Amino acid sequence: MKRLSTSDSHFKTQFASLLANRGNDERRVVEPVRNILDDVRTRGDVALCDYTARFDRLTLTPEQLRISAEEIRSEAARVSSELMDALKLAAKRIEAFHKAQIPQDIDFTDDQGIRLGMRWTALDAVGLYVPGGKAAYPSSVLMNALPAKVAGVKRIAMCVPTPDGVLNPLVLAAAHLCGVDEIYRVGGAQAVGAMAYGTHQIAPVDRIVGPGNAFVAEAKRQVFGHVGIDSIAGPSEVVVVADENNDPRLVAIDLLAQAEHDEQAQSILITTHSAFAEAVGNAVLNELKTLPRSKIASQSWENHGAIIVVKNLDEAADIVNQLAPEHLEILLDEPRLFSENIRHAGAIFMGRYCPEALGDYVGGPNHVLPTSRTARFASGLSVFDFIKRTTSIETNRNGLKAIGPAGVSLAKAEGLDAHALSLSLRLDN
Ligand SMILES: NC(=O)c1ccc[n+]([C@@H]2O[C@H](COP(=O)([O-])OP(=O)(O)OC[C@H]3O[C@@H](n4cnc5c(N)ncnc54)[C@H](O)[C@@H]3O)[C@@H](O)[C@H]2O)c1
Ligand SMILES: N[C@H](CO)Cc1c[nH]c[nH+]1
Ligand SMILES: [Zn+2]
Repeated sequence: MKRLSTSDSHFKTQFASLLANRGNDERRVVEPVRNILDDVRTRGDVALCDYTARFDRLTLTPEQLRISAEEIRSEAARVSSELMDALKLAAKRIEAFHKAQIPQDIDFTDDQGIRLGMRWTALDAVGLYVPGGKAAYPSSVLMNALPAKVAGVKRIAMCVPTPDGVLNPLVLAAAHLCGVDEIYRVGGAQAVGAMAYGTHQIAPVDRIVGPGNAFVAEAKRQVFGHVGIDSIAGPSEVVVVADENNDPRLVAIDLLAQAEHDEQAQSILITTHSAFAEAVGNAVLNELKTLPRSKIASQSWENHGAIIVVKNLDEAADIVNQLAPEHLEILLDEPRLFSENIRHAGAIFMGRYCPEALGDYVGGPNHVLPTSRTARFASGLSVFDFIKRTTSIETNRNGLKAIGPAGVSLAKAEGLDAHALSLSLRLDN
C-alpha cells in the first residue's frame, strides 16, 4: 500500500506512478489469445472442447457445450427462496432503472420543409460473457442480461465457464429469471471467439458484453470490429473520499470489498485527516486477518492500494478526476456538494449508508463500469449498449431546391462529379 500526502514534495512523482499502475498487462496474453481465436475459427466446437478440458478441467462433446433446459431448470430449483427473492428484488430495480434510460426517437420537419429523423433499433443478437473462473457472478448475469432485454434484443446467448464441470445454481437461476436460456459452459478467449465468429453449436452474435479476466478482455479487443463490444474491462477499482467522522472499520471494509475481487484490484482512500488515514490503514490490516478471500485482498492492497492525505476537499476532487475511478464513494456530510466537482467516475455512491456493494447488487444502475481511467471517455453498461441509431431524411422538390445547390458546390469542391450531378440533375428537372 502506498501512503501519499499532497504536502509531500515527492507527491507528483508518487501520484504519477499510482496513475500509471493501472489495467491488466494484456501484452503477455496477446499471442496466446490470438492463437486461441484462430483455433476456434478453424476448428470450431472441437477447439472449444479442447480448451474447456485444458483450462476448466471438463471433458465435453460439442453437443454438451450448451447447458440443457433441464439442467437450467433443476439447478435453478436448488436456489433457496431467500436468495430467489433477493435476485428478484435486484432484477426489479435494475430493470426499472434501465427502462428509464430508453431514449426518444427524433422526428421533426425543419423550416425548409425537410423531415429529419433518428430511430433507435435493438441489436438482433448479443453475447453475454459471465465470468466464472475464480468466483461466480450471478449479479453480473442480471447486470448484462436485463439492459439487453429492456432494449428489446431478440437473441441473448450467454457463455460462462464451469470449472471442473460445476454449475452455479444462482448463475443459472439469474439467467432463467431474465429469460436467458441459450447458455454455454465455455469461458475465456475461446468463448469470446465462439460468440464472435460462430461455431456449429454457437451461432455468432452482433455484440459481446460483460467483464472477465485478462484473456477475456484481450479476446474482446481482438474481435472488435468483427463484432461490437461494450468495453475492455480491467481490474475493479474504488476510491473512497472520507472525513474523520466515519468509522475506520467501515471504510476499511469498503476498500477491501474491491480488493477481494482480484489481486490487481485497486482501492484508494482520500482523506483530509492524517490520524484517520492511519486508523483506516490499521483497520484494513486487522480485517485482512479474518477475511475469507484475504490472500487475494492482501495482495491487491499491498501492491495497488493507496491512502492519500490531502489539504482540502478541492484537492480531493482534483485527484479523483485524475484517477477517473470505476467507483467513487463519498462518505462526507454533504456528498452531493462534493460530487458536483466530479467529472470522471464510472459510478458515484453518496452518503455514509451507501457503500459501493449496494450498487454491485441491488441499487439499480449497472455494475459493469469503465475501469483503468477509461471513465474519462467511457460509461458503464446501459441500454445504449444494446441499441443503435438510424437517421433519415425525407424531402420533396422544394426542400431539395432550398439546400441542394449548396450540396452541388461542396461536391464540386471535393471533385466528386457524380455527387454533384445526383443533386443538380434533380434540381434542373
Ligand atoms: N467489472 C465488473 O463488473 C466485474 C464483475 C465481475 C467480475 N469482474 C472481474 O472479472 C474477472 C473474472 O476473472 P476470472 O478469472 O475469475 O473468470 P473468467 O471467467 O474471466 O476467466 C476464466 C477463464 O479464463 C481462461 N483462462 C484461465 N487461464 C488461462 C490461461 N493460462 N490461458 C488461456 N486462458 C486461460 C479459462 O478459459 C477460464 O475459463 C475478475 O478480474 C473480476 O474482478 C468484473
Ligand atoms: N464490483 C464489481 C464491479 O467492479 C461487480 C461485482 C459483482 N459482484 C460483486 N461485485
Ligand atoms: Zn464488487
